[in-house]
Amino acid sequence: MEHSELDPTADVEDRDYESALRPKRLAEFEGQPRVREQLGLVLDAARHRGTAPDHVLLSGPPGLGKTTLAMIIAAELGTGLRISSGPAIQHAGDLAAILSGLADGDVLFLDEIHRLSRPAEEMLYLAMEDFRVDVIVGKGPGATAIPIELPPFTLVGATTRAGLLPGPLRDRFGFTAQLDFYAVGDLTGIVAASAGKLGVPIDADAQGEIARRSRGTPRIANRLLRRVRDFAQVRGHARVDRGVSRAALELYEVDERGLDRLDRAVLDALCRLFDGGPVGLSTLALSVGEEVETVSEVAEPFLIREGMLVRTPRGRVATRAAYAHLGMTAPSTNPALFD
Ligand SMILES: Nc1ncnc2c1ncn2[C@@H]1O[C@H](COP(=O)(O)OP(=O)(O)OP(=O)(O)O)[C@@H](O)[C@H]1O
Repeated sequence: MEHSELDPTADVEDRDYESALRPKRLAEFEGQPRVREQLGLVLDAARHRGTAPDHVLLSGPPGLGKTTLAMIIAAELGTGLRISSGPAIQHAGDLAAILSGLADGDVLFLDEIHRLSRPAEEMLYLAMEDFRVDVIVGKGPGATAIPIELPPFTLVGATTRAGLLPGPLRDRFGFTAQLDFYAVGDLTGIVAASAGKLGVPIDADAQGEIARRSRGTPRIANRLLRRVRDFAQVRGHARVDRGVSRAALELYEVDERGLDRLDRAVLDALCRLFDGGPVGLSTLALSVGEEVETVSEVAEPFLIREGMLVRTPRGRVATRAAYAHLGMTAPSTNPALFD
């Protein structure tokens, strides 16, 4: 699949920039006021008691700041941080090695924790609860479990969907934070802070222009800012104003609501070719020349979130907002259309 500027998952270029752009302390973390306040309390209480805080589960879509928060937790506590992920831990032994290397009070960040293997997951239960792992030595009837004591640590688990976690794992987290998509005002703040770090002179309304097109996602906001910076540099604009940001984003085919070419093609086919639907997913995908999965996993979730498309048992249906966005009049003859 062609890489889109609006893909919320990280690519290599993002990883290079992200460490530079990450807020380092909780006070610099924009948005998510509830999560910030609750987490701040958990950390303050732990600092007061002089103990490691409860294990923390962070859930939410890609690019909303889970890794950033894990790093902030370690920085706020002044402890070490170990980073790994569910898919990187193949065997329980891999996890045992990570756990036994932790120092007192360390934070262990496990990304995509829902993808841990079963044996690793079971080892984690014991580690989270009793700060112990049982390493099995030998095979068959002669096998023995050697207990290894672990120092107290805080596990920060991240998952895109908390619902995917088995109940017993979920229950072992003392604090769960659900990250939501960001409001435009918060994203504007993120763009401003990132522009400052990158040394890009930018006007306030250009920041807002980028924020509005970033699909509620800081990673996308930072990426669009870099594209706008490229544009300004190459075309010789010393300062990014509204006009420069608009021209750059137009070039990258990111429209005013954050839709890209594929999103618009899907809406266009749905509204123009199929009169608003309902139309089956495979027919819709065929008409825009894309794979079924690309349409259903890349374009549709955002269009649904924006209230432009609805999935029904009879197929995909457009909403009046979709027609309005395309600058078309919704047909009065289609009773299936959604408001
Ligand atoms: N609240 C925030 N304030 C400022 N910058 C943020 C915030 N949240 C995320 N960012 C920035 O967005 C980028 C992506 O964040 P991060 O890597 O933490 O996302 P993630 O949720 O861990 O994504 P993934 O699930 O794909 O790993 C980083 O550059 C980070 O600095």
